[in-house]
Amino acid sequence: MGSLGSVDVEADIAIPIIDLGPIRFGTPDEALATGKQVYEAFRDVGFAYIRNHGVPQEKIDEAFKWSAKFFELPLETKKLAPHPPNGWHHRGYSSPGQEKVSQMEFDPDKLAQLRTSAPDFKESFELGRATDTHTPNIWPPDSALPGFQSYMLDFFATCDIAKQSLLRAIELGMDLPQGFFRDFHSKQDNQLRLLHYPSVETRLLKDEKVERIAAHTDFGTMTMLFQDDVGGLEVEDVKIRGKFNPAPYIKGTIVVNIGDFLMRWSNDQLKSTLHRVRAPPPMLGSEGIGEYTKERYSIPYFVTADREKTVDCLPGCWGEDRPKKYEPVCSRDYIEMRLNATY
Ligand SMILES: O=C(O)CCC(=O)C(=O)O
Ligand SMILES: [Fe+2]
Repeated sequence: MGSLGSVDVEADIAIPIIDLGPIRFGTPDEALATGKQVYEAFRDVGFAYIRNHGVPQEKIDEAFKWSAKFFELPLETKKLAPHPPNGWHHRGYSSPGQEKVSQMEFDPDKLAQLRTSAPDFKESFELGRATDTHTPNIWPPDSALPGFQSYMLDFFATCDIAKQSLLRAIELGMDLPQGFFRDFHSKQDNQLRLLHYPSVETRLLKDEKVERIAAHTDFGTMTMLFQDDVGGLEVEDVKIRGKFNPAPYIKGTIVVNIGDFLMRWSNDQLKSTLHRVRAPPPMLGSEGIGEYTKERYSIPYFVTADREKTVDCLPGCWGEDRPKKYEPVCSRDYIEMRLNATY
């Protein structure tokens, strides 16, 4: 972060880069110091770049390869795994324009209007744990892409293990008892999403005729985002509302951000920050008419509290001088209310 008295605003709002190694392998003191850094990043920015997150690079590379293979399938084949019309059953394939991400907009007429005026130009595939019977997975036939299903479930499980170190870091940073968050996140009710933003005429992105993903906050506890090196992810400046700063790919890191559920759970102590995907910065994309922006792939893993759990304000986040701002809420009710607004 910027030094005292610095006029370098950019440096003050930058997303911190934090090495999670001490949480996984360090002494208790080292782990505590890292926990504090993670907590401060999520309190002040809502976003952090995390190194030594525990998901091996080879596994990430392979997940991107499978994602590319899936999206290369003919549209008719991808449509054999159709996302249901209801937003809450968030599984399977959504073709470009089917999902429209918005920020806290629930009015059906307004949502329909948004969907047609500036569609999200992306396609996605969502999956969860194999044992989920409430929102079962929707796969293409295995013969269409043999090995896809088993690899994705394996990657899902790897991310689930990695999430524990991040939750542990937040616990430490907030002086919560060891295992506090683990006990709310034991069912693997998380969601893994493959995202593909096709190549698009740069001018359409710049003129906001199409969006890649509109400005939004995530819904759950936190998101672990794997992104390729194309660029385009932008995060709202914590000091200047409406100004978005690029969050480019940094080798060896993942981007982690807090979601609305944890923001609410923490009585707004942790921040769920607006972000979006636009055209990459000019040196990577092209500017002229008829020029195309490179396609982009990303893989967010949405860490979500166990569905049946109801959460009340986190210990340490309320008191006489800081009343609870929110009623207790059930994880499933909250997440499904948010998902229903996106389809
Ligand atoms: O593609 C990205 O990098 C961002 C995706 C995202 O924000 C989301 O799916 O919630
Ligand atoms: Fe997001």
